[in-house]
Amino acid sequence: MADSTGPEKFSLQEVLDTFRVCLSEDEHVSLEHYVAGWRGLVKFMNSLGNVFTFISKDAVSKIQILVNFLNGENGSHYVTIQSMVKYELENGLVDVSKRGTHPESGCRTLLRLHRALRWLELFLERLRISKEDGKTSVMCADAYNESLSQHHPWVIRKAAGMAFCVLPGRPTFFEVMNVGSTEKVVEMLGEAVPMISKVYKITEDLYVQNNLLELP
Ligand SMILES: CCCCCCCCCCCCC/C=C/[C@@H](O)[C@H](COP(=O)(O)O)NC(=O)CCCCCCCCCCCCCCC
Repeated sequence: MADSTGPEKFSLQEVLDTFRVCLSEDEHVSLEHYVAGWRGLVKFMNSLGNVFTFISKDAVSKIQILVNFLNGENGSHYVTIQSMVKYELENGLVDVSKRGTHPESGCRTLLRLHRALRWLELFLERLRISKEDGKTSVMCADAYNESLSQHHPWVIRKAAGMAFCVLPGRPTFFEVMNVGSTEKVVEMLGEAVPMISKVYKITEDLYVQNNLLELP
């Protein structure tokens, strides 16, 4: 397992804070903070070992696509998820029904992370209510089968299933979160899950309204 005590140290608190500041009072989602939340999660995955590299690499490349938009000449349109959707749709920058000239739009890239956020929400809730002898591999697989797997082809589902089997147990998981005692972790998960759910729901509603849930 990679060292989780170096500068890349994960902290659940940090991820929680990032998702918290990502929401403005009027329920706009800041893309910069959304992406920062994902960066934190990737840190967590990287501290679990090399088996998870194929998953974190994909997340990192999607994060990078969004960061490039944010830092690009049209960055001012990418401040919030809402402004990104409006800008890309109004300017015909999204491949809506089949892949064409905009295979890596912000909308389709974010959709992939958004689907993964649903997995995270389901997984963290399972972790929160789990007992001491709960199996992270089962919680992870159940959450995956209930969400993200529906969007993945057989070969990815197979590879993901194999990765889940080597997930560390609940005690190691809790340790890597760097929160403190088990009670503290459970308490923080109790804060994190509703926060993540809220960001998920706002994004989901926006994608439903704009008919973007099936972007290729
Ligand atoms: C902690 C264990 C980590 C388990 C992660 C479960 C999710 C399994 C996802 C498997 C994805 C495999 C990689 C490839 C995916 C792509 O094919 C696929 C489609 O992309 P495309 O349309 O551009 O082709 N990509 C995706 O669906 C995006 C996947 C992003 C996965 C990010 C997973 C992040 C997990 C973060 C774990 C944090 C745990 C935190 C606990 C406190």
